[in-house]
Amino acid sequence: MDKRIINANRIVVKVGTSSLIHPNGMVNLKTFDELAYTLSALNNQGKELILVSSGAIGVGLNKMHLKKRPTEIGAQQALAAIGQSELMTLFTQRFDHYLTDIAQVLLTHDIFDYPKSNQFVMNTFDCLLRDNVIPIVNENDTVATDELDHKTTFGDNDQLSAIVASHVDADLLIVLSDVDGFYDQNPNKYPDANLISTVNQIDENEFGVAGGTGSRFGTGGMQTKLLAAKRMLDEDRMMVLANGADPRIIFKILAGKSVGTIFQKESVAHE
Ligand SMILES: Nc1ncnc2c1ncn2[C@@H]1O[C@H](COP(=O)(O)OP(=O)(O)O)[C@@H](O)[C@H]1O
Ligand SMILES: N[C@@H](CCC(=O)OP(=O)(O)O)C(=O)O
Repeated sequence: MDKRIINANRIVVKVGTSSLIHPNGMVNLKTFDELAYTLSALNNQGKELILVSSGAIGVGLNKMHLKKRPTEIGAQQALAAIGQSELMTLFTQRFDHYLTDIAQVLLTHDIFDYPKSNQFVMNTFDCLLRDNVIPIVNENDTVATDELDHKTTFGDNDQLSAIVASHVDADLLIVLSDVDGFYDQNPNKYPDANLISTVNQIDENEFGVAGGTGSRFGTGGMQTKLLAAKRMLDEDRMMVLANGADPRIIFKILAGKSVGTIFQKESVAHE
C-alpha cells in the first residue's frame, strides 16, 4: 500500500466523455451525481480537488439531437460551445445539492508555456482552492483544436489533466474512464485481456498495446492516457486509472485499496 495515496491532499480527477454520456447519447445522470457527491465529500474533509471534465461535445450532441460527431472542426467547436454551458449547468445542479461551490476554468494546452498566463492561471487555482471552490477544467475548444482534430495533433483532456496536475503540484492524478484500468491488450476487442494493476515504467511495450477509443464519444483512447501517465511518472507523481461508472471508486482509491491501474515509479511501489 502506498501511503502517498492515502495522504494525497491535492488531487486532480479527470473524467472522460464515456463516463458522462451513455452509449445511446443520453446524459449519464448517475455519474454526474456520484461525482458531485464524492468530490463534495472529499472537499468537506479538507482535500483540495480539481476536476478536469470532458463531455462538452457529448452533451452538445445530445442537446442538438445529433447521433454522430460531425467531422468538420468548426461544427465540433460549435457543439462544444453549446455543450459546455449545459455541462456546467448539470454540474452546478448536482454540486449545489451537496452545498459545494464550483468554478469553470477553460484552458489551452499551451497556456502554461507563457509565464504571465501561467501566473494568472495559477493565481486563479490558488484562490479557488483556498476558498474551497472546486475548479472544473475543460479545454477551451473555441480557441484550441488540440482535442478535436486527432489527425494532426494529440492534445486532449487526458494530457491536459496531467499538465494541470504537474503545474498545481498535485499529489495524485485520478483518470476515470469506461474501462477498469490498463490491460495487456484492448479489453473491448480481446475478452481475454488481463488488467495490469501496477505500471512502473512506460515505453514502447505499453504504447504497443494501447489502442484507440472504445466508445462513440471518447477521443484519445488509451494512448493519450499513457502519455498522461508517462508525464506523471517522469515527474515522480502518481496516476490511477480506474472505471468511472461509479465515481465513488475514488473513496476506495484514496483508502489505498487495489483498484484499477496505478502508475508509479518502482522506488515507491512498496513503501
Ligand atoms: N490496453 C488497453 N487497456 C484498456 N483500454 C484500452 C486499451 N487499448 C485501448 N483501450 C480503449 O480505450 C478506451 C478508453 O478511452 P476513451 O474511449 O478515450 O475514454 P474516455 O472518454 O474515458 O477518455 C477503452 O474503452 C478501450 O476500448
Ligand atoms: N473538450 C472536449 C474533450 C474531448 C476529450 O478529450 O474527450 P475524452 O477522450 O472523453 O476525455 C469535450 O469536452 O468534449
